[in-house]
Amino acid sequence: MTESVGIHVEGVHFGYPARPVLRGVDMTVRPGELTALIGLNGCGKSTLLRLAAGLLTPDEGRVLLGGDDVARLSRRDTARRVALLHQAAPAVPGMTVRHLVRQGRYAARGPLGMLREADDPVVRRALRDVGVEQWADRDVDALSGGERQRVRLAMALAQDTRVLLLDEPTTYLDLHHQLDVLQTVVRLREERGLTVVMVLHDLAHAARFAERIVALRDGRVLADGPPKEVVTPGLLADVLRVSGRVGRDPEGGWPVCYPDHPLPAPPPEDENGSPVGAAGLPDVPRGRGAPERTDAGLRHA
Ligand SMILES: Nc1ncnc2c1ncn2[C@@H]1O[C@H](COP(=O)(O)OP(=O)(O)OP(=O)(O)O)[C@@H](O)[C@H]1O
Repeated sequence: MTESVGIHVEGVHFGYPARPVLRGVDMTVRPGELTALIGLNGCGKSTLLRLAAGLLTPDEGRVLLGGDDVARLSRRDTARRVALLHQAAPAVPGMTVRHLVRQGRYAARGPLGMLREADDPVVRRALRDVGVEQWADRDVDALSGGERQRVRLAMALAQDTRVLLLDEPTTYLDLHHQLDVLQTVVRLREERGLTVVMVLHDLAHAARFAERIVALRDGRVLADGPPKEVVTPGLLADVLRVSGRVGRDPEGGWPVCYPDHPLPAPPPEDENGSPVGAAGLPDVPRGRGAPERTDAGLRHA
């Protein structure tokens, strides 16, 4: 097995024009670790993955892949180290599944842009990994949303990188295939020592499958640690803005959430993350299922 590669995000600030998004993010993903990134819509999760994949450059701070600053790597070098499954991709008219998955080999192309013969087994393996080899000759356009999502995962795997960044890999998938894809990712991590960061909206999946959860709120890391430590009623309230209870799976021991109600938005924050015009976090409804204040808002080691 090739050596696993870690990711270090150090003091990263990033904004799109007129829109600050990440405001001092530090995150370390150890080699071979499976981390879930959670947070509300728009808090900066995809942006963080794009920075880690070298598609964006931090305004401040840096992202290291296996010790190398991503901003200094060439496109091809980056593509050999890290694969990103984008949240959504445009349809590709007239392209077969095999052809699309072969696109994942672009960083391995020879001088004339041709794929080397040695790439074919990698493409076949990627198709097999996610169980889509039977569709190899079908048009991608003619697949359902869930089928296409699995094909796109195969394309990311065809890049054959040590680091895999998955932006909502279970989107469009039925429950069977959600579990299938997540278990495939866990298996590949174990077998190939892949380092995986995946954005998940389903906290139940994050709590069960990830070794670590990093929770973002408004472009900052609010909690970072193993699911058993991080997933609390306070996390549900402070990060996902829902009240709810947290129990334990009787067999597996991982946290199980029982979300209850959406909570009102907290007051806006200033540059330093302090509430503007109000003292402290929003009032939370009391009663059955009401969250208790815990230290989930604090960063875990
Ligand atoms: N290309 C862009 N140009 C300008 N603003 C952008 C761009 N991409 C994203 N944003 C904004 O940056 C913020 C963070 O977006 P990002 O996609 O990282 O959020 P996210 O946490 O992944 O959200 P979601 O859960 O909805 O996918 C959002 O407010 C979004 O509107």
